[in-house]
Amino acid sequence: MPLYTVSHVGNLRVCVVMVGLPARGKSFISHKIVRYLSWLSIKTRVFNVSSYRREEYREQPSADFFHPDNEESKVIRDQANIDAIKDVIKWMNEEDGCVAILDGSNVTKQKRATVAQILRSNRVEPLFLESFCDDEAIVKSNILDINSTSPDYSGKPPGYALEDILTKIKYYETHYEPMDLEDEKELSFIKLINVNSQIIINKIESYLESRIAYYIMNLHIKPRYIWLSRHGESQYNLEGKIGGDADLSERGMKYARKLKDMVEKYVPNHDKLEVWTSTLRRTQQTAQFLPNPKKQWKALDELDAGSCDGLTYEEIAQRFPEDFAARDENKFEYRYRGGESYRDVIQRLEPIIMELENQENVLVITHQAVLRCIYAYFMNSPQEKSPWMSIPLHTLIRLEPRAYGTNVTRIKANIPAVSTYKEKGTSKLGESQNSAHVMAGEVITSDVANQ
Ligand SMILES: O=P(O)(O)OC[C@H]1O[C@@](CO)(OP(=O)(O)O)[C@@H](O)[C@@H]1O
Repeated sequence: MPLYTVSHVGNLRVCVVMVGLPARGKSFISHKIVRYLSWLSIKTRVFNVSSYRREEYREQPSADFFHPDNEESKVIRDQANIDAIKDVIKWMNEEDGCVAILDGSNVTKQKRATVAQILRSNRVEPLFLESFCDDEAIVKSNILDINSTSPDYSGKPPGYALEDILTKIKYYETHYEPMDLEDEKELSFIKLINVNSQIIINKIESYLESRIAYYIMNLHIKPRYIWLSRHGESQYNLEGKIGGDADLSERGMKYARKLKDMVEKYVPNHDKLEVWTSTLRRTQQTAQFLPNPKKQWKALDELDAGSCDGLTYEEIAQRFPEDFAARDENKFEYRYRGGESYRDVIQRLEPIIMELENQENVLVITHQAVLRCIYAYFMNSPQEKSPWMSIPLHTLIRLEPRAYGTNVTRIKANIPAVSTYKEKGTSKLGESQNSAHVMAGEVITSDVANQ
């Protein structure tokens, strides 16, 4: 069953129309919204206006292309906006798209009125989202990000974009009209001032629009890490049983002690770290040696295996062969009898994601399925793959959200544990981790996922 049923979003189709000068983080915000709504199974897509302009005008335009008196380029730029909107409507009509993000600048009232009129006449609700920013430090750091990620500057040396974008900003400023509570009071809009130091919200009406507004309000761009860990190996893990509320095994307890040392060694400002656990014993026992403030969340409890709780995968395959096969076939959608599916877990994790977006220094100690869902959000992983991701025991994971992706570092504690990973098509579990020999120190691996 889809997470957001008709009663939630109805036939509502929303186009989030970005507004703002260059280097105001509009593309960053656009991609974050897509990631969040897609994770919640709402069909969402970005339509980047400058990529339409790029099709027409293949050459890398100099800043003069954006000069307010350049009539020829104005035609190209206006047409790019119209072409992008046409594609938004086509995508919604033909592919049942639900939320589109029009990632352009839409800096004049006139342009916004035209966009609103076209969208409404096609039964699409416009939601304007302005990023207003006059904090030079933020603008400069955005320019550096653009320099390294925008196709307009690919192949150019670092620093090249600075002068070019500053000129472009100067041209745009000549006709920029920030969103106005008087003249534009009929429009639904969210206005972010210097990221989210002040937020103005006007005429947000539908459930979907309010979810987007609430999410945007929780975003921040301060550099930070998010720390994740499964609980230490449990007695049930040792026996290959799923679910339950077992205590830690001896090795699990060793990990709990070691986790304290690892936090001291690897977490900057670890004295300010907040530790979140589920309400189950194995996560709380794993957190017990950490001196930090702790919060228990029911939402972090493991996926409820219903009538299979306490069984091994082999027992499930024997007693409920059809269910066992159905879960392998579609692990994301499969809901245990009297229990949950991965889709259900994502729904209850939404408040956790909101909080994590808002926080700066948190360690989440939780379970295999729950961690896969949280990890999938930050790594932008496709739904069908996320329930099969490997999240081994006795490993501290560091996520570093960046403007256009998330860096991941895994620090293995070097304490042996069983594997709880079951491949598709078998009821056997994988090989134990680190069982052959114990290595001298922690093992660190890094990875990066792009939006
Ligand atoms: O979705 P799958 O791959 O079955 O993984 C979820 C399972 O992981 C387990 C371990 O097998 O998590 P946990 O370590 O938190 O106990 C089970 O309790 C849970 O049902």
